[in-house]
Amino acid sequence: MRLSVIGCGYLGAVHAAAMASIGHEVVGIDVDERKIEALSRGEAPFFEPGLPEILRDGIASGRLRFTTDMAEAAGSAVHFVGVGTPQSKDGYAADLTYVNAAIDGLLPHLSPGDVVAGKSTVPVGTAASLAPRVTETGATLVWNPEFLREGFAVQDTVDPDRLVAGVPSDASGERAADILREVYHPSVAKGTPFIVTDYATAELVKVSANAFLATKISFINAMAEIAEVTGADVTQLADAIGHDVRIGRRFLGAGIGFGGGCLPKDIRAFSARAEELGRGESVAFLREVDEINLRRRERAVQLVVEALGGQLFQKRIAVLGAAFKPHSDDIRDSPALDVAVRLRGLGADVIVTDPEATENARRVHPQLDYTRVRDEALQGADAVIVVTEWDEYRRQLSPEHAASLANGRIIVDGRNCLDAAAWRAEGWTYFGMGRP
Ligand SMILES: NC(=O)C1=CN([C@@H]2O[C@H](COP(=O)(O)OP(=O)(O)OC[C@H]3O[C@@H](n4cnc5c(N)ncnc54)[C@H](O)[C@@H]3O)[C@@H](O)[C@H]2O)C=CC1
Ligand SMILES: O=C(O)[C@H]1O[C@H](OP(=O)(O)OP(=O)(O)OC[C@H]2O[C@@H](n3ccc(=O)[nH]c3=O)[C@H](O)[C@@H]2O)[C@H](O)[C@@H](O)[C@@H]1O
Repeated sequence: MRLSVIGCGYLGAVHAAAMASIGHEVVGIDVDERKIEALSRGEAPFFEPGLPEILRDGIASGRLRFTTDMAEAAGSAVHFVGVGTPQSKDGYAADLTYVNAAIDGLLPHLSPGDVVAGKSTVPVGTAASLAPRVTETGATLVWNPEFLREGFAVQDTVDPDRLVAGVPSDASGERAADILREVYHPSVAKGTPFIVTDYATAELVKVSANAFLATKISFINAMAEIAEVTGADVTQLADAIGHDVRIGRRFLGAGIGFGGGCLPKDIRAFSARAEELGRGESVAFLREVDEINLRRRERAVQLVVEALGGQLFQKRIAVLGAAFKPHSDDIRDSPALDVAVRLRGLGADVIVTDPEATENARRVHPQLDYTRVRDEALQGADAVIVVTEWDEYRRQLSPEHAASLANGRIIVDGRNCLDAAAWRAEGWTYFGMGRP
């Protein structure tokens, strides 16, 4: 099938290449010329495992191309819209400027029978407000939210846990759902749940999934706060409650909390939308979820300050990690960088290392020092803090090796990802998050 993908960022570039990899003929469209040039050369404009391979294959097969010209969307049966919906500059609500611009840009190139499939994460009610403009052209608008995780984006796109399509309640909706089933044929054939629903439910499925994940993380971080004043160990606690299949161990990783381009802005946008709908109190807990999350960043900073005797002036601190999570170069609302910036603000000499994210980080926080080389960061450090649990820090860094480079023996484990006993055995003073 011929498809267009409008917006070629973390979501759209992967979606375009993944759709080509399952046999579709795809054109990816973006307003960012540099991104389009890179993608057209088969180069991923960001780090995402598996993406370079499917990009190169797609381009070589002739099934995948990229352009800045929206007119090239004409002739596609389905137009996916995956542009950004960031937090507004002046509040918590989602900024829908890019979605509106993408839809407006697409309208002149639509033909009757086309399907426009929104993939961006939007406030409930957005699809219903956009639909009349799309319907006027004879095309049908559906909302097909995306659940991929960065770092596993290719796998999650090709083989998702479920597919959701919010469609209009008339015959055009049924037809559009059938077309989407055809697009996602390999997953549908394999029995992946394909849930057809109305617009509002589809939009809410997406934001409530992210709200649930954020709540789960803040729940365990709240337990970490209690553990800190009682001497309990939140990691053991998570293991123990996680054995209950109704709870489950995943997303009970206590530490410096969640960040990234989605969870933080999505819970805030959800709160803002609920308030507009007069139901702010229904999701008031999300404010708490946000606050608990932000407190954990400060807690990590406090641990470093205490460990170094109350002041950071002229202290060299190795910050291991900059990305908001491993397997990604994404630094949007990264807790790791937030911690680094706060430490610098307290007068420390901060050196940040990350295998993939230092370039992005330098662009946004030029006041920090960076190196891709882990051991350079460790050299002469008075304290070390792990803030992104890359294997390079979690598995491949031995306490002996770190001791041979660092000046001090203080390790703060902002992700509770290290073997505390092993570090202590080597003479390090180990601080976890919510661990004695
Ligand atoms: N990054 C992720 O893991 C996921 C993101 N989402 C949602 O997908 C949406 C996109 O997110 P990301 O890909 O992370 O953002 P991004 O910022 O990486 O990409 C957005 C892209 O849209 C382009 N764009 C903006 N206006 C345009 C226009 N008028 N026409 C064509 N292109 C335009 C930008 O140049 C940019 O390349 C957001 O709503 C996000 O919440 C949903 C699930 C996963
Ligand atoms: O809407 C989105 O964009 C996506 O947001 C998240 O995906 P992602 O942001 O890629 O990353 P996650 O793996 O969810 O991690 C988010 C943050 O939570 C943190 N986290 C995760 C798990 C955990 O136990 N503890 C914890 O602090 C991570 O370090 C990271 O900072 C969701 O997991 C995806 O399903 C969703 O599609």
